[in-house]
Amino acid sequence: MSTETSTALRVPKTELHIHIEGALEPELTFALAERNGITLPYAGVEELRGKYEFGDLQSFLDLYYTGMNVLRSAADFTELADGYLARAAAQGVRHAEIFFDPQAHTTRGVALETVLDGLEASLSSSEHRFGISTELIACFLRDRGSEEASRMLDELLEHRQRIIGIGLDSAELGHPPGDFATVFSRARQAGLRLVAHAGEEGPADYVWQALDVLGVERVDHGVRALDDPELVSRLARDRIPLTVCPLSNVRLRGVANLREHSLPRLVDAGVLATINSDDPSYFGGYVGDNFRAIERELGFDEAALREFARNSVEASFLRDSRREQLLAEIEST
Ligand SMILES: Nc1ncnc2[nH]cnc12
Ligand SMILES: [Zn+2]
Repeated sequence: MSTETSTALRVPKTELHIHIEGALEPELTFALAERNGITLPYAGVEELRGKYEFGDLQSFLDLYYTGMNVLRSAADFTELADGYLARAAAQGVRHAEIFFDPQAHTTRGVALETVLDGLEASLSSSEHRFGISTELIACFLRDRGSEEASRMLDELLEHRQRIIGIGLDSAELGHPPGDFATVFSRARQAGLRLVAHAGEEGPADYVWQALDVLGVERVDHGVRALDDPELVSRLARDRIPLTVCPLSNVRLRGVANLREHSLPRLVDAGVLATINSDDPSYFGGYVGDNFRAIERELGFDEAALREFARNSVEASFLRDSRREQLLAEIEST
């Protein structure tokens, strides 16, 4: 193993773009299906894994929403989060701001409280057990529209102290951020932090809307911003972070292969880019694997990997003392 490779795995990481439902590994899918009396249409783990070939975002989402149907009880969510934390810890993660999709559960009869109770049962002791501090960000499913998002926000506000912010995800094309202006404005008034997926498959204009209509503090993905030089200048000037997910972009065919990824051009333009896993079980790797992939395929060296790790601390919603602690750890690793 080269020194660079070990840095990719060892450098202390802050992960800002991870969907907990996307950390559902096929082994756990089968275990939970058995526990919950659900028959899966696959002979076994390998057959399910073999389905993880995607043509675009929607083909992934179809499998992602079907897969999470095995999550029923609070204990299921606890096991899901425990599995993520164990694998993330092995790849150097020290802080994670974790997305979950409340509507993907409530619309199939699993209560928001069950989801939150289950996740919290794991996350509340993650710093002690895994050395990973965590926060939760609830994402609205943009393809289900703003009225349902607004009702979900009402429900989330009953649990205001259990989440740090809100996000926007799911099928992007045809569902511009601007549709969610009122929901995001209400969330801001409640003191929630704001992020949104934009510019993953959708155009640069969706990134502008995320910034200027929703007022987000970070843009999730945002790689299509490169189509618009003025937007790139704005992101760089205002140090608006992008949570880039390299392996995800390749697996969802946003880019033909990693060597053609826009990450080096974004970095050269001065954009605050961070490296993340998105849906690690589905896209062939956790965040350390993403670090390793950009090192190998894009030639980012050890200093650049450390810079990405520092960028994520800067882009996080961490309190100052933990921020300083993580920055010191990055320097001394
Ligand atoms: N990459 C992604 N884009 C949009 N919505 C998602 N939900 C889970 N992963 C997603
Ligand atoms: Zn995502």
